[in-house]
Formats: sequence, C-alpha cells, structure tokens
Amino acid sequence: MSSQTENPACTTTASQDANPSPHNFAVSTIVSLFSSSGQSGDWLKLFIVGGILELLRRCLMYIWKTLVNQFWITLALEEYNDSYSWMMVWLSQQPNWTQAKELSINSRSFGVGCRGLLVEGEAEDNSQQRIKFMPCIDCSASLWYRGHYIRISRSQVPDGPFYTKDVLTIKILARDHKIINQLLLDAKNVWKGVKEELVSIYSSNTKNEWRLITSRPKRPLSSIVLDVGIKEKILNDAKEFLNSKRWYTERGIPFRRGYLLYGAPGSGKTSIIHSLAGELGLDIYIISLSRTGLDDNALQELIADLPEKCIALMEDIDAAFHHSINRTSEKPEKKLITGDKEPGPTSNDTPKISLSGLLNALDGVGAQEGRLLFATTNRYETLDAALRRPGRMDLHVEFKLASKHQAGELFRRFYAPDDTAADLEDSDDGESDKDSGYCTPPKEKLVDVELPEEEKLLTPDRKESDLVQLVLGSEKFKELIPDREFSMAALQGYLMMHKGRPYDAIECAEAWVKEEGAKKGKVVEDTV
Ligand SMILES: Nc1ncnc2c1ncn2[C@@H]1O[C@H](COP(=O)(O)OP(=O)(O)OP(=O)(O)O)[C@@H](O)[C@H]1O
Repeated sequence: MSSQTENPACTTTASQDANPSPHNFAVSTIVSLFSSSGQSGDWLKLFIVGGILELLRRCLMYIWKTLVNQFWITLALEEYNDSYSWMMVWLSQQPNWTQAKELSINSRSFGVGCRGLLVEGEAEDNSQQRIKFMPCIDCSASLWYRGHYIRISRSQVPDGPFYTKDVLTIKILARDHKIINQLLLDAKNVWKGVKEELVSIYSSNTKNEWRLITSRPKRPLSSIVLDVGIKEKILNDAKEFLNSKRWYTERGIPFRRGYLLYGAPGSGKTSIIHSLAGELGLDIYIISLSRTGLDDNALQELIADLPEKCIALMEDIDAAFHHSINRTSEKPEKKLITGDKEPGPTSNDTPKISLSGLLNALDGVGAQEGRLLFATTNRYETLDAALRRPGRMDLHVEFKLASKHQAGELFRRFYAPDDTAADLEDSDDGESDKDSGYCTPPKEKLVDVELPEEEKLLTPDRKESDLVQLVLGSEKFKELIPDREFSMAALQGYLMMHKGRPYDAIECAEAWVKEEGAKKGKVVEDTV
C-alpha cells in the first residue's frame, strides 16, 4: 500500500524535473552554483561582505553629506520664477564666470533684453536678442561672492507630462542665511538696473500661471499724439490712485481702479497703456479672455494672483464674447455689431467665461488690490452697463479718429522724434476743443519765428531736421488731412511710405487722401 501511495508522488516529481518552470530553473541554478562548486560558504560570505561594505559606504556618504551640508546653504531656483531670471542675469555679469570651463549658449532675454555676456567678437549693439553664456545642464561651476565660495549647477526636471524646466542650484559655503538674502538682493538689483528702460509683459499659460513673455523698451509718452488733455487726464489719475492707498483703506473702498479706453481702431489705446506702464514703472499683465481653458474660476484665480502694483490689461474686452456682453442676452446675437474687427471666437470654441464670472473676477473678494485695470474696446455701446459702471471701470476715455491737430503733431514727431519741445507740459494750454469736447485747439504756431516769405517755402533742398521747416510742414500736413477721417495708425502708415522724406509726404498727401476716400467709398458701396 505504502509503495502505491509513494508512486504518484514520485511520478509528479519526475514530470516536474522533466519540464522545469523558468522560475524553478533560476533558483535551482543559483543553488547548484553554490553547491556544485563546493564553495557555497565562500559565495555566501562574499555576498554578505559585499552587502555590508555597500551599506557602510552609503552610511558614510550620508554622514559626509550631512556634515558637509552643515557648512553649505543650498538654494534652488526654478525657471519661470522671477528669482531665476535675476540670478541668470547676475551670473551673466560676473567677470569670473567667463573663465568657467563648461558653458552653454543661450539667447533668452530673461526679461531684460539680454545684456548678458557677449560672445567674443560680437559688436556691442542694441539688439534685443543677444547670445550669452550660461551654466550648462548637469554640470557645475564655481565662483566667489563676497568672500564666499559658491557652486552653481543647472539641471532639468520634468514640468508636466511633456515639458521640462530648468532648476538652478546654488550652494554657498556659509552658515548664515543672510548671505542668501544678500545674493538675491544683489541679483535683483542688477536685474532691475538692466531692466530700468524696459517694461515687462506677462501672460498666463494653460496652467494658469503668470509667465514673463517679453520685455519691451519703454515708449515715451510724448510719442503718443492725442488731443490735448487726454494723456494728462489718464496719467494724473493713475498717479493719484497709486499714491492714495491710505485714503482708500480709511474709507473702506477697494483699492482698485479701472480704465475703459474705447473708440476707433488704431487710435492709440494700446500704445498709451504701454507708455503709461513705462511712465509709472509698472509691468503689464495681459489677461486674454479668449485663452483656451480659461473659465470663470481660472480667471478669478489669475486676477487674485496679480502682483500688488501692476497694470492688468484686457484688450478687446468685447471680442472675448461672440455676442454683445450683457447679462440679459442668453444666446449669441446673430448679427455682428459694426466694427472693423473680426468677431471673437466662433460658437464652436466659445470661451467658458460668463459675464457674471468676469464681473466677480474684477471686483469680487478675491480681486487683487492695488492694480490698475485697463480694458480696451472698439464697441463701447455693446458692453453691459454692469461692466462699465464706476468701481469696475472708473474712467472712460474715448479715442477718436485723428483730428487735424493730431495729424500735424504726428508729422512733426515722425520726422523729429527727439524734439521734446511740445511735451506734456506745454501741450496743455487750457482751452477746450470744440470737436472732441476734451481738448484744446492746436496752437497756430509751435515756434514763434517770423520768417521772410520766401523762406517759408518748403523745398527739398532745405534740411529735414530744421525744426522751423518741420513746424511749417506739419501745419501744411494738418491742412491736407481731413478732420476725424483717418486713424492715427493709418496716418502713421502713410508717413512710413515717405520715411525720411517729409517733402514727399506733403506733396503726395492730397492724392493719398483722395485714394483712401475712394477706397472707403467702395467698401461702403460693397457692403450696401
Ligand atoms: N495717438 C497715437 N499717437 C501715436 N501713434 C499712434 C497713435 N494711435 C495709433 N498710433 C500708432 O498706430 C499703431 C496702432 O496703435 P494702437 O495699437 O495703440 O491702436 P489701438 O487703438 O489699440 O488699436 P486697436 O483698437 O485696433 O487695438 C501703433 O503703431 C501706434 O504707434
């Protein structure tokens, strides 16, 4: 009986041996390796000793690192963070950095138009994008800073599923954290110094984070030609607002100010905002209401994330909505509101922003204090009254087609941009303009010089830089351009055709006006 019961087991074992599974085979191979050689003890010892040595090595490394870290302060700066840009610009200006052995080349501006190290032999010019050196990925360089030894390394870490971002790691041989503050402060000051003549422009990405997209040279306010009084009105209002935080706090009024610039396309709405940003030393944060993925919550978050003093810019506030913006209209209006612009997104990609979402974002509890909001539109009348009301849009300024005064001034500034004779202060002479309702009539003569009759003739052989001639030329140009018929952008476009040739610009103005008039008439006929 017993032999019978043993037999099946023997059979099973035999069949297993005949077809060993891969797992069993591996195990049996290792076991046989130890046993077959007859040195299983030695193998085991080797294995254990190796393991202990590795463990010891790791422990020692850990102790060493902990000890060393006692003497180092480590700072990690991530790309897209302002401090990363400060540090990169600071680094690019360190003289001993040039001696580093491992460098990579970069043409990014870090928000300051690249005034970093020039590539040897490159002529110093004012170009925005200049190539400069930076620490290369996964290698490090060292330098001395205020008597402290610094090691700098750059690495890349994943930023979402598809992208990577740089991390700049700075190790300072020091125990006092003050040195880090000092370094950041120095780097920020270098960056600010370089950026003094620039306005930084930020935009939000699909992750709803503010990112620096570019920095532009400041545009002098004098280069914007408006009817007298408008620039001063906006500038003074903004300055007064920025200086009256206490006044607002004491009265419990939210410390925010909204400006609605509306009117003809190409009349200078965007230009003046950029100019004001430079004048007030503020950065511009563009809020694009038609951005993919922007919904009410994201908009609220974005506005709450604005820095305390900045210009938030919503361009073409009407265009974000396919239909006119009002709380009563449920469906998009089929008929487009007249305007030179294309409508906003089509019904397929209608943004997820509702008017109430926009209103809440502008003055809800989460709305940032201290910011200046500038909104522009070509279709003022289509905006909901709730959006236009004081508290949201405190100052409404209309931008009209060019007056004769503007045409003359544009001419003068176009051909003599450095002439500052007619800056803000002297442009305000107090009287109001009949046409616009907010400006003073243009001066008869900008320079009070009595010239002999023959000298007044504008001839090609006369010097173009001659201010008197330009004044006379601008007067002539003013006469030739009809009042409130062309946008400033159109006039600028015309003058661009006669760059450096003011005489031609005057000579051809009449024909151009006729031609443009005919084109307009044709467009009107075609649309009727
Ligand atoms: N008042 C102005 N003074 C000087 N230049 C002007 C003026 N208006 C427009 N321009 C010039 O015309 C161009 C377009 O101006 P800008 O973008 O500021 O107009 P806009 O009113 O914002 O137009 P849109 O409503 O189409 O956005 C710019 O290059 C600018 O230099």
